Amino acid sequence: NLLKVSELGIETQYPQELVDVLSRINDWGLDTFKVEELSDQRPLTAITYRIFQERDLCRIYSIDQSTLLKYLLMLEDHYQQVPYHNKAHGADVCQSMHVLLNASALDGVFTDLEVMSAIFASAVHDVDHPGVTNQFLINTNSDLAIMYNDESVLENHHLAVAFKLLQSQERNIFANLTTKQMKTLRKMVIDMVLATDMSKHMQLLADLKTMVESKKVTGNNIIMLETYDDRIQVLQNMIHCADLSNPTKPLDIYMRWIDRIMEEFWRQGDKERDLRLEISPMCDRRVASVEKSQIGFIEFIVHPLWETWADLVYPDANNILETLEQNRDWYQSHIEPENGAFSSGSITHDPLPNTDTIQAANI
Ligand SMILES: COc1ccc(C2=NN(C3CCN(C(=O)CN4C(=O)CC(C)(C)CC4=O)CC3)C(=O)[C@@H]3CC=CC[C@H]23)cc1OC
Ligand SMILES: [Mg+2]
Ligand SMILES: [Zn+2]
Repeated sequence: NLLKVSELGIETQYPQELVDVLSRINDWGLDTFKVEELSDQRPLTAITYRIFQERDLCRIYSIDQSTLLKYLLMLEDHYQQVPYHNKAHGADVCQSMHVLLNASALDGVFTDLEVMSAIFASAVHDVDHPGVTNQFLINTNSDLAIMYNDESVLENHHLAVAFKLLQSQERNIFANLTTKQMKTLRKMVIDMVLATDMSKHMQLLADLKTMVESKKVTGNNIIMLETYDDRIQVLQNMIHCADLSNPTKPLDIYMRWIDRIMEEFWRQGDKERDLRLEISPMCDRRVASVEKSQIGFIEFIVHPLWETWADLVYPDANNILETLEQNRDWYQSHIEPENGAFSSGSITHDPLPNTDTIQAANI
């Protein structure tokens, strides 16, 4: 149905359904999996192209639509077919960032160039991810770890691939930016993608808490960010929040991300077992407790970050925080009993064992 190609950017047998799903581009909880299915496995191109249209970025930066499509399709093809860190995750983080940028507490705060940088950084932030962690790459003396001297190995690689793909004139979406604009965009994109390295999490959160304590707002509650350091710190926390947004999405969508990340972790654990390496946390499929891992992930990492973000942009992220807490409570109340034997007395039984109880006991 060629009519839709120009509007959607990609060919699809389901143009109307895809247009309908993408009409939720500004909503938290857009179904990235549905876009993946309806876009003929092109979620990153479909979503990012739609966001560029929504924000009029092609007009603002004189980006030729066919150049944008060529870059996005090439970028999407450079995401590896791994269970979680694939093109669907890239699309999801990009769309989540797009929604976070629309917080009314940030109204008019960021320049077009900062917005362009944030959308681009999110779309590229995990490109060519091999489906294993930095620690694994370091422990196995991988070429990537040697290349980047064990420092933010994956994140440096994602950036190098993303900018390399821009080097061909037919894919250079930033061809019409001034030299100064390109310099600034490149610095901000590097700073944002490097901030998605989980080893930076504690420092990023500490700095965000300090900013919240000393928050300066205008008359109508809009955050004031005077220095580059303040501005980039907020953008870094935004991409980090978007990267850690799975537990804040509707439960059915959240569960599908869990299935993907656990399969990716378990495959790494399988490799570690074969290599006689210590199996990383949550990576041993033989002793997994998915519910406990999610509760720990939310308690230690996701909730502290989102609680602080929600303070900064109060009350714009209240619904997101609410969903996160509902999802956490759901997992708290659905902790699977230890595999096999019942732990004595710790499980309350319905008068007649229902099917869950029977399954849980592996009867
Ligand atoms: C949907 O569920 C998940 C989605 C993404 C991730 C990622 N995890 N990590 C690391 C986060 C820190 N980490 C931990 O082990 C932290 N942690 C827990 O998560 C639970 C625990 C084992 C009980 C205690 C604990 O210390 C290692 C994994 C990444 O680096 C990935 C890449 C970038 C962002 C997040 C992503 C995890 C998910 O569920 C666990
Ligand atoms: Mg990453
Ligand atoms: Zn990511």
